[in-house]
Amino acid sequence: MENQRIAKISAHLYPSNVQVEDNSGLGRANCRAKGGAPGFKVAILGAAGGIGQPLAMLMKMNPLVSALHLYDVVNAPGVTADISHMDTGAVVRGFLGQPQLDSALTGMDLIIIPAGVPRKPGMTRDDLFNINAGIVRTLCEGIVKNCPRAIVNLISNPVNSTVPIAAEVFKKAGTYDPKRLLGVTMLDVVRANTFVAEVLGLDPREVDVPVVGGHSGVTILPLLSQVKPPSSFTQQEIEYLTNRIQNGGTEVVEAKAGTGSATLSMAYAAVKFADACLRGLRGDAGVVECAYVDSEVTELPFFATKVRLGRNGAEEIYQLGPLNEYERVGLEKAKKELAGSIQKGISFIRK
Ligand SMILES: NC(=O)c1ccc[n+]([C@@H]2O[C@H](COP(=O)([O-])OP(=O)(O)OC[C@H]3O[C@@H](n4cnc5c(N)ncnc54)[C@H](O)[C@@H]3O)[C@@H](O)[C@H]2O)c1
Ligand SMILES: O=C(O)C[C@H](O)C(=O)O
Repeated sequence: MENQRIAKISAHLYPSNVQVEDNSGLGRANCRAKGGAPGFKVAILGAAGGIGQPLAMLMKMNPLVSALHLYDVVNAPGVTADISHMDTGAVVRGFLGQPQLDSALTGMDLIIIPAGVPRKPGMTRDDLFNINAGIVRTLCEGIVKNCPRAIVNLISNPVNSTVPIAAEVFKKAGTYDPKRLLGVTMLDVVRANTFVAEVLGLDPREVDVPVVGGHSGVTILPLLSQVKPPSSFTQQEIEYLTNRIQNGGTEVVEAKAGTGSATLSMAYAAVKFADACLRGLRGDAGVVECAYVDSEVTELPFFATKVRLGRNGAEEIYQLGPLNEYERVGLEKAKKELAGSIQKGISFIRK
């Protein structure tokens, strides 16, 4: 019944099917555009959401993208119609609801997933597990079926657990390639660059702060001893910065007072990361960003560090480098919390 309703709505609203006719009788089907321009095919799952919409807009502006598929369980036709009018190269198509998931995913090179519920004040990211775990599982089952070789950028929280969930779905299906599954921790790096630049009186574009561990509270571990350009900080600055970077998400959740979490800065960070993945896929040398990946850097099966992005995804995972005492203590705390979150994700699929 629900599927019939969605099919009926999408038959009317799905922009690729909309025949924008006027008296001339010229419909879109008769236009000379054939599509197929060079570039990568990218799908956004959760494209009508707070992150999804600005992310879709920014990806439509990315010259590396030739096809942009926008999938959501609500409002995909409207967002697609709107974004498709931008005079940039990517051809945009919209997909609404589960019956159209397969078509949304077929032939894609990169899948970006911001689908799922966001936090409200007083919640932890782990409080989102019960709803978002099932959403991520369903979407990953679609990836297994339709584009098992695609690079996956996973944004849905709690990232520390949703990445292990995705890995388990892929393992179960026999399609798991650890290099192609990347948890997006770029917003932590973006925040760290911004806050550190503010303290040092620099332009944030000149600052590079490695942020390792995971994406929640104490698992977000900025390595201020490795900041570029090389900088020294007082203990007071270190504590202020570490605390602000670890709680950046909560700062936004509280400021938004119940209407959601970071969306605009997240869309910016997601595009920065997706662009790096696409440059890697293109074969550019030296593309390095932080991401939460299958890793042997610590004893944990997943960990965020700098990775080199190439034609196959995260082709090289960098070690942590020298840590100072403050960071070593932070690392132990991060690992303790991460271990539980990873196990929770794995058990969700294996149970
Ligand atoms: N990794 C990060 O750094 C980071 C940063 C910010 C937010 N997030 C997370 O991203 C997620 C999305 O945040 P938001 O603010 O965009 O939320 P939102 O509620 O505004 O949007 C989520 C979208 O997902 C869609 N959706 C729900 N179930 C779906 C399904 N089964 N298939 C496809 N789409 C589905 C909804 O319809 C909605 O449009 C949240 O889990 C949030 O915690 C992560
Ligand atoms: O804090 C949140 O819930 C959203 C996101 O993970 C963030 O860091 O902004």
